[in-house]
Amino acid sequence: MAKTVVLVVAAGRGRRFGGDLPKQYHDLAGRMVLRHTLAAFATNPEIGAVRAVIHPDDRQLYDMAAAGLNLLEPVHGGETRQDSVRLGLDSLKDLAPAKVLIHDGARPFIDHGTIGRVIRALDRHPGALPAVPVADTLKKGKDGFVADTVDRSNLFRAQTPQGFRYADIVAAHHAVIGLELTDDAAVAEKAGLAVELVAGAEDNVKLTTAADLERARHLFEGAGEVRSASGYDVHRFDPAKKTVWLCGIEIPHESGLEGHSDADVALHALTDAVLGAISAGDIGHHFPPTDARWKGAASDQFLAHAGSLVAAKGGRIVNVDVTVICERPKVGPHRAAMAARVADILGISQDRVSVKATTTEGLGFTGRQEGIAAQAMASVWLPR
Ligand SMILES: Nc1ccn([C@@H]2O[C@H](COP(=O)(O)OP(=O)(O)OP(=O)(O)O)[C@@H](O)[C@H]2O)c(=O)n1
Ligand SMILES: C[C@](O)(CO)[C@H](O)COP(=O)(O)O
Repeated sequence: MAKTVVLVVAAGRGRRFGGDLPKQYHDLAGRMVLRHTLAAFATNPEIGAVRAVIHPDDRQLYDMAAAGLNLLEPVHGGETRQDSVRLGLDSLKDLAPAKVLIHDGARPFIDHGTIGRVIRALDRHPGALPAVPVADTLKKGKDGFVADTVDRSNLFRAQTPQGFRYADIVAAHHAVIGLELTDDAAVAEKAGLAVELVAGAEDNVKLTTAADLERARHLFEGAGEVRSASGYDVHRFDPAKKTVWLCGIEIPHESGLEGHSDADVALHALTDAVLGAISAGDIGHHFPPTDARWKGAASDQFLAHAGSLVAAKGGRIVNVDVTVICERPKVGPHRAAMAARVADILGISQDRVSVKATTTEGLGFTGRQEGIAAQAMASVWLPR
């Protein structure tokens, strides 16, 4: 028997949210909404397994959201949330967990404290519901006027994950097919199961409308900080080579650049800037020139690695800026392709990438065309 298993329901179409892309696949601070949700459970030591319930049309999106996380194979949901939960519960029959938590994929701010409170309440009762007391005064309206004031003592806003003993909630869901209920605690109520109220969290909001996502973005930004760093690199010309690599683009030239790797001076400077912003050493530390694996290596993998270290910290790249310093080759004709390539390597939009070039008016080693220098800046958002 597995320990607590989590069902994350994510098969909804987000009609109140609007647009073609379901809300759980929208970007929230550099990751899909659903990724935040799944990662919160997949990294919780009290959880034995996590299964998502998805829409059949969303398989590719789901694979992106779930990449690298240790999850059970997803199953398909149904027309309503209630159908999706029931189908998800049925799919856990062979696992037969003692406890199951049912959570909305569209609640990405779920915290370990709430998860723990729900799991522990299930040792006392067959059901547990995280909820927050209603703080506003509640009114009944009629024809645009206040008709009555509702007593708010004993009123709560229901959140998820809602927890249940597995066998109880499966039976309860099958008993209410045909009734329309908006949460699983309501299903449990119909079956006469006792559902304990435990403290939820104000931040554990469900993204229902597009405005909710905007607020969620502010919540995330406020819970982190932006760090910036610079990088600098120089490579000398090697007349035996006939192309120069700059920002992952191969440019024909009378000389190439000397180096252990492909000598992409611009990507090296940028890699150092990204590593600097997360205090993760420098490119030589991660890819030593003494290591034969990097001989002639394409430098895009160095930058991609730096980007993956940012992602592993739960961070995201805000923007990057690269300046190439040389007389020739002329960078202008290649600038757009270089920026597009950098955006692609880092997985960020092109409006977050700037590529510039300058000469040193014939002065110094770049002016004498002995080599190319590059400097870069990177700003990275990191959660606190
Ligand atoms: N047929 C459905 C409907 C909803 N859900 C999931 O249930 C959660 C809460 O539902 P809700 O916020 O209502 O999501 P949507 O159904 O997508 O939104 P809407 O009602 O606006 O269409 C969401 O994570 C949603 O993906 C589901 O798995 N299957
Ligand atoms: C399950 C739920 O999130 C608890 O608040 C809510 O009931 C879902 O309801 P919706 O009507 O589908 O938004």
